[in-house]
Amino acid sequence: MLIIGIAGGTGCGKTTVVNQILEQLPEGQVGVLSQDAYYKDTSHLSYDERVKINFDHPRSIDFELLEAHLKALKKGNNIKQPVYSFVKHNRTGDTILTSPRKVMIVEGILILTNPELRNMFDIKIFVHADSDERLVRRLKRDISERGRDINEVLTRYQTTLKPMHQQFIEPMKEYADIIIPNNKYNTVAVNIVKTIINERLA
Ligand SMILES: Nc1ncnc2c1ncn2[C@@H]1O[C@H](COP(=O)(O)OP(=O)(O)O)[C@@H](O)[C@H]1O
Ligand SMILES: Nc1ccn([C@@H]2O[C@H](COP(=O)(O)O)[C@@H](O)[C@H]2O)c(=O)n1
Repeated sequence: MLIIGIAGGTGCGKTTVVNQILEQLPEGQVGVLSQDAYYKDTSHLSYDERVKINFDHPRSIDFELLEAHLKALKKGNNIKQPVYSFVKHNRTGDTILTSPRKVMIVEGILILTNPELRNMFDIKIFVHADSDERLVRRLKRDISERGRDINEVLTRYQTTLKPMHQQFIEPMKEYADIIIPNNKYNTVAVNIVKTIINERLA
Protein backbone atom coordinates (compact mmCIF):
# COMPACT_ATOMS: atom_id res chain seq x y z
CA MET A 1 0.00 0.00 0.00
CA LEU A 2 1.24 3.48 -0.93
CA ILE A 3 0.16 6.03 1.71
CA ILE A 4 0.10 9.71 0.74
CA GLY A 5 -0.43 12.44 3.36
CA ILE A 6 -1.82 15.75 2.13
CA ALA A 7 -1.67 18.67 4.58
CA GLY A 8 -2.06 22.45 4.40
CA GLY A 9 -4.06 25.21 6.05
CA THR A 10 -7.81 25.45 5.90
CA GLY A 11 -9.05 26.52 2.46
CA CYS A 12 -5.73 25.79 0.75
CA GLY A 13 -7.53 23.28 -1.47
CA LYS A 14 -6.70 19.85 0.01
CA THR A 15 -10.13 18.36 -0.74
CA THR A 16 -10.08 19.90 -4.21
CA VAL A 17 -6.62 18.47 -4.92
CA VAL A 18 -7.73 15.03 -3.68
CA ASN A 19 -10.76 15.14 -5.99
CA GLN A 20 -8.55 16.20 -8.91
CA ILE A 21 -6.21 13.28 -8.15
CA LEU A 22 -9.13 10.83 -8.04
CA GLU A 23 -10.49 12.03 -11.42
CA GLN A 24 -9.66 9.56 -14.19
CA LEU A 25 -7.87 7.13 -11.89
CA PRO A 26 -9.23 3.58 -11.98
CA GLU A 27 -12.24 3.37 -9.67
CA GLY A 28 -11.74 1.55 -6.40
CA GLN A 29 -7.95 1.68 -6.48
CA VAL A 30 -7.44 4.80 -4.38
CA GLY A 31 -9.04 5.36 -0.95
CA VAL A 32 -9.29 8.50 1.17
CA LEU A 33 -9.21 9.08 4.93
CA SER A 34 -10.17 12.61 5.95
CA GLN A 35 -8.85 14.05 9.21
CA ASP A 36 -12.16 15.92 9.56
CA ALA A 37 -13.85 12.54 10.20
CA TYR A 38 -11.58 12.08 13.21
CA TYR A 39 -12.51 15.14 15.26
CA LYS A 40 -12.97 13.80 18.80
CA ASP A 41 -16.41 12.66 19.86
CA THR A 42 -17.98 15.56 21.78
CA SER A 43 -21.33 13.98 22.64
CA HIS A 44 -20.72 14.61 26.36
CA LEU A 45 -20.70 18.40 25.72
CA SER A 46 -23.61 20.76 25.08
CA TYR A 47 -23.79 22.57 21.72
CA ASP A 48 -22.72 25.82 23.41
CA GLU A 49 -19.65 24.08 24.84
CA ARG A 50 -18.78 22.46 21.49
CA VAL A 51 -18.83 25.79 19.64
CA LYS A 52 -16.03 26.99 21.91
CA ILE A 53 -13.64 24.11 21.03
CA ASN A 54 -10.38 25.05 19.35
CA PHE A 55 -10.74 22.88 16.23
CA ASP A 56 -7.36 23.95 14.89
CA HIS A 57 -5.33 22.48 17.78
CA PRO A 58 -3.93 18.94 17.43
CA ARG A 59 -5.64 17.88 20.68
CA SER A 60 -9.04 18.22 18.95
CA ILE A 61 -8.19 15.24 16.72
CA ASP A 62 -8.57 11.58 17.69
CA PHE A 63 -5.16 10.66 16.27
CA GLU A 64 -5.24 7.31 18.10
CA LEU A 65 -8.28 6.22 16.10
CA LEU A 66 -6.93 7.64 12.83
CA GLU A 67 -3.64 5.82 13.30
CA ALA A 68 -5.41 2.58 14.32
CA HIS A 69 -7.62 2.79 11.21
CA LEU A 70 -4.66 3.37 8.90
CA LYS A 71 -2.79 0.43 10.46
CA ALA A 72 -5.87 -1.80 10.05
CA LEU A 73 -6.20 -0.81 6.37
CA LYS A 74 -2.50 -1.53 5.87
CA LYS A 75 -3.09 -5.02 7.25
CA GLY A 76 -5.91 -5.49 4.74
CA ASN A 77 -8.88 -4.96 7.06
CA ASN A 78 -11.96 -2.78 6.51
CA ILE A 79 -12.60 0.14 8.86
CA LYS A 80 -15.63 2.23 9.73
CA GLN A 81 -14.74 5.88 9.14
CA PRO A 82 -16.84 8.20 11.36
CA VAL A 83 -19.05 10.80 9.68
CA TYR A 84 -18.62 14.33 11.07
CA SER A 85 -21.09 17.22 11.08
CA PHE A 86 -19.65 20.74 10.89
CA VAL A 87 -23.13 22.03 11.73
CA LYS A 88 -23.41 20.04 14.98
CA HIS A 89 -19.66 20.16 15.73
CA ASN A 90 -19.82 16.44 16.43
CA ARG A 91 -19.80 12.98 14.88
CA THR A 92 -23.20 12.05 13.49
CA GLY A 93 -23.11 8.44 14.73
CA ASP A 94 -23.01 7.17 11.14
CA THR A 95 -19.93 5.54 9.65
CA ILE A 96 -18.62 4.85 6.16
CA LEU A 97 -17.25 1.38 5.49
CA THR A 98 -13.78 1.96 4.03
CA SER A 99 -11.81 -0.85 2.39
CA PRO A 100 -8.05 -1.05 1.92
CA ARG A 101 -6.82 0.18 -1.47
CA LYS A 102 -3.47 -0.01 -3.26
CA VAL A 103 -3.15 3.74 -2.65
CA MET A 104 -4.55 5.48 0.44
CA ILE A 105 -4.65 9.27 0.76
CA VAL A 106 -4.89 10.85 4.23
CA GLU A 107 -5.79 14.55 4.13
CA GLY A 108 -6.16 17.19 6.82
CA ILE A 109 -4.78 20.38 8.30
CA LEU A 110 -2.93 18.67 11.18
CA ILE A 111 -1.96 15.24 9.85
CA LEU A 112 1.76 16.05 9.68
CA THR A 113 1.87 17.24 13.31
CA ASN A 114 1.53 13.71 14.67
CA PRO A 115 4.91 11.92 14.45
CA GLU A 116 3.49 8.35 14.43
CA LEU A 117 1.08 9.18 11.61
CA ARG A 118 3.70 11.20 9.73
CA ASN A 119 6.06 8.22 9.77
CA MET A 120 3.42 6.08 8.06
CA PHE A 121 3.29 8.33 4.99
CA ASP A 122 5.38 7.28 1.97
CA ILE A 123 4.85 10.70 0.37
CA LYS A 124 4.11 13.89 2.29
CA ILE A 125 2.47 16.74 0.37
CA PHE A 126 1.81 20.29 1.61
CA VAL A 127 -0.70 22.36 -0.34
CA HIS A 128 0.06 26.08 -0.07
CA ALA A 129 -2.24 29.03 -0.66
CA ASP A 130 -1.74 32.54 0.77
CA SER A 131 -3.62 33.28 4.00
CA ASP A 132 -5.84 35.98 2.45
CA GLU A 133 -6.85 33.59 -0.34
CA ARG A 134 -7.57 30.85 2.21
CA LEU A 135 -9.67 33.17 4.34
CA VAL A 136 -11.78 34.26 1.35
CA ARG A 137 -12.33 30.62 0.33
CA ARG A 138 -13.13 29.60 3.90
CA LEU A 139 -15.66 32.41 4.28
CA LYS A 140 -17.48 31.44 1.10
CA ARG A 141 -17.39 27.69 1.83
CA ASP A 142 -18.36 27.84 5.51
CA ILE A 143 -21.28 30.16 4.82
CA SER A 144 -22.59 28.11 1.88
CA GLU A 145 -21.76 24.58 3.11
CA ARG A 146 -21.09 24.54 6.85
CA GLY A 147 -23.97 26.62 8.27
CA ARG A 148 -21.80 29.55 9.45
CA ASP A 149 -22.15 33.32 9.18
CA ILE A 150 -19.48 35.92 8.46
CA ASN A 151 -19.08 36.80 12.13
CA GLU A 152 -18.48 33.17 13.15
CA VAL A 153 -15.83 32.62 10.47
CA LEU A 154 -13.96 35.86 11.17
CA THR A 155 -14.04 35.44 14.95
CA ARG A 156 -12.77 31.86 14.68
CA TYR A 157 -10.10 33.02 12.23
CA GLN A 158 -8.78 35.67 14.61
CA THR A 159 -9.03 33.75 17.86
CA THR A 160 -7.86 30.24 16.98
CA LEU A 161 -7.41 29.54 13.29
CA LYS A 162 -4.65 32.04 12.48
CA PRO A 163 -2.54 31.48 15.65
CA MET A 164 -2.87 27.68 15.37
CA HIS A 165 -1.95 27.83 11.68
CA GLN A 166 1.23 29.71 12.54
CA GLN A 167 2.08 27.47 15.49
CA PHE A 168 1.24 24.01 14.14
CA ILE A 169 0.48 23.93 10.42
CA GLU A 170 2.90 26.23 8.59
CA PRO A 171 5.99 24.66 10.29
CA MET A 172 4.96 21.25 8.84
CA LYS A 173 6.15 22.39 5.41
CA GLU A 174 9.56 21.33 6.63
CA TYR A 175 8.47 17.68 6.44
CA ALA A 176 6.91 17.90 2.98
CA ASP A 177 8.37 16.00 0.02
CA ILE A 178 6.25 18.04 -2.39
CA ILE A 179 4.76 21.53 -1.93
CA ILE A 180 1.87 22.32 -4.28
CA PRO A 181 1.36 26.05 -4.87
CA ASN A 182 -2.43 26.40 -5.06
CA ASN A 183 -3.29 30.10 -5.21
CA LYS A 184 -4.50 29.11 -8.67
CA TYR A 185 -5.60 25.66 -9.82
CA ASN A 186 -2.38 23.72 -10.35
CA THR A 187 -2.96 20.95 -12.86
CA VAL A 188 0.77 20.44 -13.49
CA ALA A 189 1.48 19.53 -9.85
CA VAL A 190 -1.66 17.39 -9.61
CA ASN A 191 -0.62 15.52 -12.77
CA ILE A 192 2.80 14.80 -11.26
CA VAL A 193 1.14 13.20 -8.21
CA LYS A 194 -1.19 11.27 -10.53
CA THR A 195 1.80 9.92 -12.45
CA ILE A 196 3.37 8.66 -9.22
CA ILE A 197 0.08 6.96 -8.29
CA ASN A 198 -0.37 5.45 -11.76
CA GLU A 199 3.12 3.95 -11.57
CA ARG A 200 2.14 2.25 -8.30
CA LEU A 201 -1.15 1.00 -9.76
CA ALA A 202 0.45 -0.39 -12.96
N1 LIG B 1 -6.99 26.70 -6.66
C1 LIG B 1 -8.18 27.16 -6.28
N2 LIG B 1 -8.64 28.33 -6.79
C2 LIG B 1 -9.84 28.82 -6.38
N3 LIG B 1 -10.67 28.22 -5.48
C3 LIG B 1 -10.25 27.04 -4.96
C4 LIG B 1 -9.00 26.46 -5.34
N4 LIG B 1 -8.86 25.30 -4.64
C5 LIG B 1 -9.97 25.17 -3.89
N5 LIG B 1 -10.81 26.21 -4.09
C6 LIG B 1 -12.10 26.45 -3.42
O1 LIG B 1 -11.81 26.87 -2.10
C7 LIG B 1 -12.71 26.26 -1.16
C8 LIG B 1 -11.92 25.46 -0.16
O2 LIG B 1 -11.29 24.40 -0.85
P1 LIG B 1 -11.12 22.98 -0.16
O3 LIG B 1 -10.61 22.04 -1.20
O4 LIG B 1 -12.37 22.59 0.57
O5 LIG B 1 -9.96 23.31 0.90
P2 LIG B 1 -9.46 22.51 2.16
O6 LIG B 1 -9.92 21.08 2.00
O7 LIG B 1 -7.98 22.64 2.10
O8 LIG B 1 -10.05 23.21 3.34
C9 LIG B 1 -13.67 25.41 -1.99
O9 LIG B 1 -14.86 26.14 -2.17
C10 LIG B 1 -12.93 25.18 -3.30
O10 LIG B 1 -13.83 25.05 -4.38
N1 LIG C 1 -16.77 21.64 14.17
C1 LIG C 1 -15.77 22.16 13.43
C2 LIG C 1 -14.64 21.41 13.13
C3 LIG C 1 -13.64 21.99 12.38
N2 LIG C 1 -13.79 23.26 11.91
C4 LIG C 1 -12.75 23.88 11.09
O1 LIG C 1 -12.45 23.03 9.99
C5 LIG C 1 -11.14 23.34 9.53
C6 LIG C 1 -10.48 22.10 8.96
O2 LIG C 1 -11.19 21.63 7.85
P1 LIG C 1 -10.77 22.02 6.34
O3 LIG C 1 -11.70 21.18 5.51
O4 LIG C 1 -10.97 23.48 6.17
O5 LIG C 1 -9.33 21.63 6.18
C7 LIG C 1 -10.37 23.87 10.73
O6 LIG C 1 -9.71 25.05 10.37
C8 LIG C 1 -11.44 24.12 11.80
O7 LIG C 1 -11.42 25.45 12.27
C9 LIG C 1 -14.92 23.98 12.22
O8 LIG C 1 -15.05 25.15 11.80
N3 LIG C 1 -15.89 23.41 12.97
